[in-house]
Amino acid sequence: MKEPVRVAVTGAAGQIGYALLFRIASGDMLGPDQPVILQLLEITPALGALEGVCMELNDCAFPLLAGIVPTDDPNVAFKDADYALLVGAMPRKAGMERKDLLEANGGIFGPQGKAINDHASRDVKVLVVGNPANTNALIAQMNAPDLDPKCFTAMVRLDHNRGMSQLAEKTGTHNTDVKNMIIWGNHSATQYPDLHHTTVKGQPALELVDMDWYDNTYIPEVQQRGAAIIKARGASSAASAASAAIDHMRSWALGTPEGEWVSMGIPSDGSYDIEPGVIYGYPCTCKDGKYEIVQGLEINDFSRAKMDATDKELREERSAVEKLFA
Ligand SMILES: NC(=O)C1=CN([C@@H]2O[C@H](COP(=O)(O)OP(=O)(O)OC[C@H]3O[C@@H](n4cnc5c(N)ncnc54)[C@H](O)[C@@H]3O)[C@@H](O)[C@H]2O)C=CC1
Ligand SMILES: O=C([O-])CC(=O)C(=O)O
Repeated sequence: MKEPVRVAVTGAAGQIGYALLFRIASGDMLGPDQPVILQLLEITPALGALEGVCMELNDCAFPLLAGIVPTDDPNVAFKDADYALLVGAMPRKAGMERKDLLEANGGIFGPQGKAINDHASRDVKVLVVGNPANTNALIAQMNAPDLDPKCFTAMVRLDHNRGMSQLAEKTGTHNTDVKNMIIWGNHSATQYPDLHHTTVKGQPALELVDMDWYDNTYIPEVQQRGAAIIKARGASSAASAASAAIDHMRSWALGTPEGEWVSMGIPSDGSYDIEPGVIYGYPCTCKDGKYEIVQGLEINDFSRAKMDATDKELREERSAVEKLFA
């Protein structure tokens, strides 16, 4: 058996937390041979509810769960953390865009970034889920000057999974037949679900569907899926978000299959002429606990315009929160 690793999760008593913790503790995220210590952060008024969640975690008698640390102190939650899933933040309601949450949620991520900077493992893997995820990840990263910016990522994997599933449904295949889709940019309505490099059973996806469906049905439906869930469920997606967080971390920690990539929101290094520094969804391969941007993909005018629009939105969001940078 390996030594336990420390996994910090914020918002641990929330909707996503309830769908997430049990899967981390059962080994879905880091594998069946990796014990975990869960370090769970909540705001003080939610500590009672968190205690109930901890009781249930214990009641599962998970073989891989090596300890639980519930706390309302970020310095405790992030102490020696190898992984940090920043979920704790307000969800949006019907009629809101995710960036409308910046005012309510942005302030959470500066202090948490600083606590990660001061207390976490030097190669901690941080995933920001709380919305607006990309810009919150940027706030956390800018408050962690001692850490490599590459430690900080944002979740676009839910969009990636939605895109695979909707393409599989349209083509009468299974989502495992769909390879190499891309979510470029922001986890918002400007995200660009790109099928130009995607295959279905080895065939180019765009040879199987027409451009009118792709441009006018598929892209908006993937972009608006979060809002559709809120409308149907009366609350934002939780189990699918938790599942995507598991997928993101598992790919990062355990690697992507040869020849396949996943979408991750990561600090732009200027690749594909995107503004350096913003946290932008890119196609990534992962190996040995590190991710790399897939380089050299051909970008046509259709894609360029959509990649630039979501870049522009991220630059605007960055300008709105610069006061929160350390
Ligand atoms: N990136 C993505 O794909 C997705 C992101 N989300 C976002 O995830 C976030 C959480 O969603 P839910 O779990 O449904 O919300 P929720 O309201 O059920 O849970 C949020 C939890 O965070 C806690 N919290 C608030 N401030 C905190 C802080 N400073 N430190 C620690 N905990 C704190 C709250 O007490 C609450 O228990 C929302 O911002 C939502 O919009 C949701 C779905 C997908
Ligand atoms: O739409 C929301 O507000 C929740 C979310 O991020 C998603 O489901 O993609």
